Amino acid sequence: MTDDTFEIAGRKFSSRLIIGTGKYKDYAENAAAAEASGAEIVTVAVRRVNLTDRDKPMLVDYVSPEKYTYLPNTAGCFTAEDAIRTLRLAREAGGWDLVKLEVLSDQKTLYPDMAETLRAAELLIKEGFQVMVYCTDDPVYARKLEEAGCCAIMPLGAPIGSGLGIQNPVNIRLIVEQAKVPVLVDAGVGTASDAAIAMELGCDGVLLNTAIAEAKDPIRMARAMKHAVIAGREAYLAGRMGRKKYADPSSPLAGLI
Ligand SMILES: CC(=O)[C@@H](O)[C@H](O)COP(=O)(O)O
Repeated sequence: MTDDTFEIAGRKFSSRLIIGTGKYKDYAENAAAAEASGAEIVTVAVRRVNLTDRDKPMLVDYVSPEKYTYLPNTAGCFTAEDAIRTLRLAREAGGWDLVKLEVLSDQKTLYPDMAETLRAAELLIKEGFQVMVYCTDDPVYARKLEEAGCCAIMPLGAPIGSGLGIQNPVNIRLIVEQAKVPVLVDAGVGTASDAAIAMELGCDGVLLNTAIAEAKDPIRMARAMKHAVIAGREAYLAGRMGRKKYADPSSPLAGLI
């Protein structure tokens, strides 16, 4: 493969897969999955993962911040204020200013509250954060978030943890077409083909957690996701053949014996 790195907020990455750090049996399994996935970025729910209490097991001892770029996220935040407070804490704890913003609307759908997300993004950017933003697959809000200065747009494929795959490929394509910053499908990926589809739609990457953590063999699924993202990206760059209405023989019909 040719060099196909991509950049988020001026930082270069080779892997286009970002994985989560929740729902694993333990941190050791999480570390093995991260290794198998080839991911260079791991996202960390600041309100759920122990980042400061040395008397308890700590993620950083298994998934090293020296090796992986930590992307603190605001999972569990339902207001802009909650999200901002959480990310200020993350910056104090680890100096992290590249962050994933998610402001959720309700427990049942875990859908992003887009008005609140936009407000939080504007405030965080003013404070110097580089904001990768979890959002609905709405091209209008995606554009507003980019105009506000977000460094990556991350529309959901389906509700968080649902594993339903990409429900609205048309909207994802529209978001990709208009964006000048990286677009990553975030949430709802259930298996490798979902990740490949995201990449075939032209996304710059995929962020996922549950599909790996809740697979029967998480390490194997992590490996599958790595290959799926590479395959989808290669297929996108190669350019899909046109869809035809009727059969078209694979070998020429002219000159048959
Ligand atoms: C880990 C994280 O940031 C999740 O909130 C994210 O949206 C992933 O969702 P899935 O678990 O559906 O992959």
